[in-house]
Amino acid sequence: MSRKSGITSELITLNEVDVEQRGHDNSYLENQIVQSLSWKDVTVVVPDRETKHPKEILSAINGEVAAGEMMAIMGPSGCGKTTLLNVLAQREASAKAKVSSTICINGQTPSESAFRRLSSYVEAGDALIGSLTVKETLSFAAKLSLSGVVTATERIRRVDELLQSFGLTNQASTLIGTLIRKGISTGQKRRLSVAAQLISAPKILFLDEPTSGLDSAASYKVMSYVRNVAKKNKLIVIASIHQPATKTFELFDKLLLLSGGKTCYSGSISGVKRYFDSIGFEMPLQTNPADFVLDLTNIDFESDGDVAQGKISQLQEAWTSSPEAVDEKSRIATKATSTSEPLILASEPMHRRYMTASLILLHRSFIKSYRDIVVYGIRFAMYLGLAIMMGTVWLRLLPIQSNMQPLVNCILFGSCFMSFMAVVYVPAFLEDRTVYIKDRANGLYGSTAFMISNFLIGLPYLFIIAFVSSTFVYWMTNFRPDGQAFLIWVMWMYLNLVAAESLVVLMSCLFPNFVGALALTAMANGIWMSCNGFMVQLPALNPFYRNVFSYIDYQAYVFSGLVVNEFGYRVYKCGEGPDGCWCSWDTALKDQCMIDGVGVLEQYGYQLGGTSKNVGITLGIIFGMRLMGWAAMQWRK
Ligand SMILES: Nc1ncnc2c1ncn2[C@@H]1O[C@H](COP(=O)(O)OP(=O)(O)OP(=O)(O)O)[C@@H](O)[C@H]1O
Repeated sequence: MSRKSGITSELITLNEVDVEQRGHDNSYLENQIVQSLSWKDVTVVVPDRETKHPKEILSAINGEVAAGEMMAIMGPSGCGKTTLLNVLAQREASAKAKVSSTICINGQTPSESAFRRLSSYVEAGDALIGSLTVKETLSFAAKLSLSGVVTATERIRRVDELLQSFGLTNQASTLIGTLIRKGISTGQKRRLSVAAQLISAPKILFLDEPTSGLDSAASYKVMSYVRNVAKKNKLIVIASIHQPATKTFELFDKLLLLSGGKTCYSGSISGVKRYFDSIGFEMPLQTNPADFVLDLTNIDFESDGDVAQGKISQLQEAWTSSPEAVDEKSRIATKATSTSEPLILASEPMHRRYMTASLILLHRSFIKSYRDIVVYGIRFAMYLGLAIMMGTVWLRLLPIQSNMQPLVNCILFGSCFMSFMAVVYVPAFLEDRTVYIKDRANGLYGSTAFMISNFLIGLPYLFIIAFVSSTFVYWMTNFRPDGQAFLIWVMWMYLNLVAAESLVVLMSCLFPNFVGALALTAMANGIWMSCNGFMVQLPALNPFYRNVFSYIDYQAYVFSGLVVNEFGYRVYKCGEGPDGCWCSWDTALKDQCMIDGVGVLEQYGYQLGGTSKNVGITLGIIFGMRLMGWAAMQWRK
């Protein structure tokens, strides 16, 4: 491969060069491209939540980090650490934020796609799939980000190298851990989250609160692994961090200290004491410098607000007029003017391979589906239990008129309650969604691939659930004893479950939190049940519900399909009255002391035929809900 001169051409062939020219002895992580990352005048203005007036939450922040350096962004809660990290990583800073900034790599302004390929962002909190092992997590990250870019052998090599670099080799086959199965420790999860983002060989790594929730020993361990990898491979690491212990603080090379959205210090860790001493805030010996600077800049608990605010203003002004700040500014400006050619990375469009990504996600979901019993195992057991309960409650009902109402009740209970119970899928879907949000932000795949794989993975499991539970209910209750009728029953139950799961997905996409999704799904089920045309017949139903809900009520089509399947092709014996035969339904077979099920259906407003049309409508509702779920995902970007 010919290697053109200049950074632009180096960027173009980033991954290929990594593999082909470095051979297999050196780390693929090694950064030979990015010498520095600098930013100038980062300012963020948001409409204030209460007054709606513009509010500056970051003001003219400057900074620079060189290859192999780690920078800590620190400051009291709410000072703007996450906002700054988001701006630097070229992510949305905050809702409706107006951002102005100049961010340069090697003094040049990179294109957005170049920046994304050169950098990676590890969010606060671990978005991992609990039922995968440590090695599988890295392997899937490798497949999703590198399929078609590097060879399978190279992907395996990268995974092994990362396991080793982050001290996870012994845990390679350990599960991460689910709600009911303990896995690796929180510190190990954090290391894995970082390692997973390094698989695509970024040269700049952003870490949001990498040590939150960890004790000081675990925090130190996480950050020292990160430091070793960063130093060895000359990576740039920028991390927002809360209250590190001295040992952890000293792992960093630079500190950017913020308070109230403004800089109070930006420079080397070793220069912290000297600087604050020089502006009259002397740091006592034997003090954790991190604690010292945080105490200095945190005024949340000060009794005299004006005095405290005065101190912060003094710190901010001292920094702005300090020789260090002036030097930093001119260094950044000089770098930016010495090289003005814009960086362009001829990257493949993001989310480019729907099918490849969907298949990889399908494989990942398949592993989760059989390992994590919360996904389908609990649902299978619950539906089975419910089916046996129904079969034993509605046990062996003979085709006589007194059993007709119980048969209808059984169909109603089965179609509505089975649908309702799909709510147990909410936690599993929300876990997948959290991982999706993280993966999408890092450009691994988009909502189309996610929704396709999520839809496909459920289909075989829901069929098994529908078939097994129907087998119990149908034959124990004694519905129409006919093989074809049984299969039609299974088909409707299957459509019911697929629709119910699609409803859960839609609600969880619209309101992606556990209680919100649960409440909405339950409420929607209540509406579907009430408007299914049986509780209140359609002509009598309040026009609002009839027009808005009844036509898109999949439970109505399922119920109608099931009652037609039972009553449309069966006759029932009438009972004994004082004058001999007594039929509670007046149908064409009355003189034979029988009730024709078709006659009953007609009186309820159901007709024979139209099965294909109803199946088509139900499929349309299913696809409609999936499409709306997909749109909600896109919309919530
Ligand atoms: N729309 C808004 N209206 C008012 N204030 C806002 C708005 N959006 C963000 N902020 C404020 O901007 C500040 C910066 O938020 P950010 O999350 O970046 O802080 P942080 O330092 O990361 O906080 P923490 O350490 O608690 O995570 C906060 O004080 C936040 O309340």
